[in-house]
Amino acid sequence: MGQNILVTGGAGYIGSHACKALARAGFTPIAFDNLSTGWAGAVKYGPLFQGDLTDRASVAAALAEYQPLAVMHFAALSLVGESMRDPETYWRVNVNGALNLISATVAAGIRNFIFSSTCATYGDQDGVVLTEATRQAPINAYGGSKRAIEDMLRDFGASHGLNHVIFRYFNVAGADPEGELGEQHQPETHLIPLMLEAVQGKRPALTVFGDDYPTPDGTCLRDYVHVSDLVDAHVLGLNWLLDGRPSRDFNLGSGKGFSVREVIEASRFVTNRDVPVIQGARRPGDAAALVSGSERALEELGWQPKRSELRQMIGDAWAWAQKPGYQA
Ligand SMILES: O=c1ccn([C@@H]2O[C@H](COP(=O)(O)OP(=O)(O)O[C@H]3O[C@H](CO)[C@H](O)[C@H](O)[C@H]3O)[C@@H](O)[C@H]2O)c(=O)[nH]1
Repeated sequence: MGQNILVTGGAGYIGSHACKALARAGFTPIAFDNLSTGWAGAVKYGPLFQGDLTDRASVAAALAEYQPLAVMHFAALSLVGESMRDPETYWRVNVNGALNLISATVAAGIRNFIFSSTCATYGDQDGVVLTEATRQAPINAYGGSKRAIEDMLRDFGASHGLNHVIFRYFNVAGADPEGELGEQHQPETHLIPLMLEAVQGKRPALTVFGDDYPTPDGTCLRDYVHVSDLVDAHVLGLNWLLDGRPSRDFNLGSGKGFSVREVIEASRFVTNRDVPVIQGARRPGDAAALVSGSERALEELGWQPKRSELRQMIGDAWAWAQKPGYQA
């Protein structure tokens, strides 16, 4: 067994893929999860510690039991629309949870921390390519809560020597190429899985949120990155910290923006089936365009995305969508 890494949200979509990548790299992932949105069946590569980040005692117990070399923090509420309807819960759960985790990590003498942040911290920047130098100006409570945690990490880094890597994700998509893991949310809100459910007839249609954005076809532009490529970057980030390199922030995206309509077109190509579509109103909190400049991760971490072509991502998601999924 390799050295332990605590993975909060290890039963969730991205966290479970991270556990697989860590195990493959020789570490032992300890999935810390309250199973509120995650699935016990997604924990396949190390133990599950069922605990809640808002309960500091359960966090401290997990750290004491497993004495991890590093913490990877994925667990969070992560829906833009929900965060606009209920900002209090987003601030309470995401920020209090992170404060408990970061403070308990420092108290346990652990010095390496990897944080899952988001392009939503940049807000709506009028179509510019977003790099790590772009000013952060979130337009929704989800992005605001994540930016607050970034600030928290910088303060704990300066005062307590907590070395950290912050990854700002763009739109994570796809599924484990070996079919062991995939995206499964209850309820589902993300574009690609919803679209594939509509293709399968599991829902009547996909609603396109808004067609009057200042983009070429009027629908929102997003930068989609494959979940397996994303978690590969986390292993590189972990090794970056273990090699003693300084705290750093990195965008993780493909650098290409696709409109909602382009995603639908790609799905028609991949599945060879039609997508029933209804045109709807804008969803509150959505930025018109979020496209990454991810050169820093490519150059400094040596990150090499392998599956982040749109059709590849939809193809992997489509293979997963046709499997039974995790059982509750
Ligand atoms: O039924 C739907 C669902 C989504 N969309 C559109 O599809 C695009 C992608 O939407 P998702 O809900 O799949 O993803 P988001 O861009 O809202 O969210 C992603 O990026 C966010 C940052 O902006 C957060 O990081 C979040 O966790 C992550 O899933 C958006 O333009 C959205 O308006 C639709 O048109 N119809």
